[in-house]
Amino acid sequence: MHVSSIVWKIKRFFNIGSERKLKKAIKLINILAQEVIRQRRKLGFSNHKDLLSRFMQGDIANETYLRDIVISFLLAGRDTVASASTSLFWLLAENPRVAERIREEANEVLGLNQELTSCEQLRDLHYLQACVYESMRLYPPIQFDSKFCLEDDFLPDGTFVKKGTRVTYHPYAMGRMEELWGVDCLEFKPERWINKDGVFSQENPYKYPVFQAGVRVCLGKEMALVELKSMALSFLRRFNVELVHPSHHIPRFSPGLTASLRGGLPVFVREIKCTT
Ligand code: HEM
Repeated sequence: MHVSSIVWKIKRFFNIGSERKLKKAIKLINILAQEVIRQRRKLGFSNHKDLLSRFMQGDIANETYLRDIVISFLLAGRDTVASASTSLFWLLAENPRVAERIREEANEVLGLNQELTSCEQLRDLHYLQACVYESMRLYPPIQFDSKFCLEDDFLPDGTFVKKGTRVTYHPYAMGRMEELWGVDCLEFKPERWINKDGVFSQENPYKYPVFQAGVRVCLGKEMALVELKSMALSFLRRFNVELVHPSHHIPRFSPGLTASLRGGLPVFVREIKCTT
């Protein structure tokens, strides 16, 4: 047994150090989740179409189940989308030409100054989709992720993996590999996702494992894409985003369970004056 796995067990047994802190933090998160459920019950959920209300209609009484649903969605769905949108807005502020192209495409597909009215319309915004994918290629919200091998196994390339071995895949590093993405791999180029017919072209998820791949692929992928695209679109059509700090200041991408930009992303938001 590895020494670190003995240490945390001792700490947990005596309720000291990092294990004591962890216990307190879990308690706090549970209180937060229970409060979310309490509020939803108070406001009523039968006519609501949000995720929690839907789960409540299935099993309202099971408190632990509902609490775990809230925590899963908070962890899996909130910080990831926040991280992806921060990176996207940073790249758009750095590349105003790209932001302008998103606006042009929206005017072509939706009509000048026409609002987005359906999810189907989002599917026709190929350049916008390309921007979101390209941004997460360079700045994946989950930069790396580990799995532990249950049984002796072989990777597809023949590499032997012994039972218990930790195997880590690294979307951040993979998104910057020249042999995968070419010599311009470090550049933000949404065009690389657009085929000759002007249509967004999907990559193999094993080349782009930003949402994982295979049976454990992210369950919220489509929801995340809808959130990111609709939010970016409605915002960009009304506002310009400019960085508070000069463009040579590259924000520090700070790793964690979910990546974030150290110190946030201070921006100026200016309303676009309508000329028509
Ligand atoms: C840009 C946003 C997102 C990214 C980059 C992302 C990425 C990922 C990744 C890499 C995994 C695999 C984790 C692992 O196997 O250890 C995952 C799993 C998951 N994600 Fe997402 N995610 C995003 C948004 C969301 C949203 C919005 C939801 C739901 C509201 C969600 C729900 C889930 C769930 C439930 C799993 C577990 C799936 C399973 O283990 O079978 N995710 N996500």
